Amino acid sequence: MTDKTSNTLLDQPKNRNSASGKKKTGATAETMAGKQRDISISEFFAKNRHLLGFDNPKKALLTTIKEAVDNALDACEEAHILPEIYISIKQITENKYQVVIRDNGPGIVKRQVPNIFARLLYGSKFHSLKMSRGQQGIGISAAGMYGLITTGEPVEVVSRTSSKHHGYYCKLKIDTAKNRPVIVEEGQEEDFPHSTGTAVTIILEGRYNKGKQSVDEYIVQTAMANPHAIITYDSPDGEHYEYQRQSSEMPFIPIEIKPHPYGVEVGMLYQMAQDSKTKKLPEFLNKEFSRVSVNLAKKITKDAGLSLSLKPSKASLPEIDQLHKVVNETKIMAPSTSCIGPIGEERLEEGIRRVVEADFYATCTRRPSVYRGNPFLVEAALAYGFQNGSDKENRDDDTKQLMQLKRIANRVPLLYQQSAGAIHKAVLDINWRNYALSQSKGALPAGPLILMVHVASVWVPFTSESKEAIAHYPEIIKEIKLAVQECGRKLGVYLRRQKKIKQELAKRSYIKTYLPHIGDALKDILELSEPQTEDVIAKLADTLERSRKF
Ligand SMILES: Nc1ncnc2c1ncn2[C@@H]1O[C@H](COP(=O)(O)OP(=O)(O)OP(=O)(O)O)[C@@H](O)[C@H]1O
Repeated sequence: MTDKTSNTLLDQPKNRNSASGKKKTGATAETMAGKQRDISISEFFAKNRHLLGFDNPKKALLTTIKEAVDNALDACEEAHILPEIYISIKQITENKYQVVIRDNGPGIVKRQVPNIFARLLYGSKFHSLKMSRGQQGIGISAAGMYGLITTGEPVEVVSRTSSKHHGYYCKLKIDTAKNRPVIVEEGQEEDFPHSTGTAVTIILEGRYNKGKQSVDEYIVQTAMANPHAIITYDSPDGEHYEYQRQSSEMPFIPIEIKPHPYGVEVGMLYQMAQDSKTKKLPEFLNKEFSRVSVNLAKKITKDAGLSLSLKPSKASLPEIDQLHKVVNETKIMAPSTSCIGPIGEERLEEGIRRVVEADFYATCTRRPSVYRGNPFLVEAALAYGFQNGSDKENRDDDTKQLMQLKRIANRVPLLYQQSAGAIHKAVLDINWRNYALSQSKGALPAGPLILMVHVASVWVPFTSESKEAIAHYPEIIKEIKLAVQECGRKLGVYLRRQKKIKQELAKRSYIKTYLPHIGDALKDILELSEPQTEDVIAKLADTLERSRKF
């Protein structure tokens, strides 16, 4: 033992409770204050990457593709351009992949490119009450940050905003401590294949698998929910997939709206009133919310026992509380449909036909409804009885397979946390035996059946930032059930009819089998000749055939 060590060891108890009686002091508010500082959002998410869907290499690969494809589709929709999306994934080493996503959208102006791809919480959608795939302004920059952390490689972006100019090219890194972009390299790109658009390349640690929660599955479901898009995909195993556009009609373009007053919480209403530049309460209600006419705004104010000339920013919390109560008791028109873009029943069927050839299809698009002031609507599409691929092999034993549930939110497939979300809950709450399907308790129904449920909203209430499952709002669950039940009823009618047909065909074939024996018996009893017997049998067969109902 060296002197130094022994000293240290001897020193320790002294320090803890020394002879001089000096105790080692804990932290004080002052010393703690020295350590208290802002945490940059990027530092926070770099440590908590699982919150954004980067928990493991497989999921990280999917999340990266998803963020870029969602942005590409959003940008095309906003610019009223029919999307052409190209996706490529290449394996570089065992767990290192390069992904490229290119679109023919409007492109991004040069000065915004660094902030969009290398700064978290920077985007155009957070403050707008309009249906879009992205909402938080985190997605693509988080994917770039994940790539940088796991491989050290910067994000590469090409953006072209006009056919008159070449594209702008840059390589970017995020400075996580400051949540600010750093341009590593920039220049001109002369080979961009569209007149406008964006291409992003990210190199990241990932893992590529096929199956339920794979990139391939996400792309199939994206094609299903976006029949207006051309999607081309080169997978790491050398496969080339092309989903051709089903219809060249632009999908419904959602417009931005003001919040609907139903369900806006008291605190939020109070804050809005405090911040409002309007002069009187009725004007506040009329100008800052949708579906509140001037007369209705006056009525609400009066019913709340408040003065029509009360300035919103001067209203007290109890006054706003009263106003809030009356708002929720008053019948207010449902929000306008213009803010939410349903896929629509016809397109839903086209979308599902794009990926599965089935015997029967049913669709339902519900009217918009509201949760917590946010308009939303639910659609469902169902395909029964597959004709293609491995599904055909299972066809005779329908009980073997459970329903395949495809969950879509604002046209984006959700692949993780199925059982945690509102869609799964609503589907389980339905008694599928009513629709001629078998179902075990607490399980999805059995059968060669795909059910796609689309929830569209100006703000989808996800259970987490990684946007994997929709929260259990009773209003949303109710609407999902109504849409699915509508499809279920149509399926029930079809299946019962099919069952009847099957039964009748079975009976007929049974009778047909016995016709020669009946002939023999008739020949004996009635002493018929051979031609007479044949004649009677032919007549019987003909009557049987003509009496067919199906
Ligand atoms: N391919 C693209 N073409 C045009 N604009 C884009 C493209 N990708 C991203 N943007 C712009 O960059 C912004 C930030 O994108 P980002 O993915 O970080 O967040 P978001 O899509 O707004 O929300 P979320 O975090 O929910 O995905 C978008 O709001 C959009 O304005």
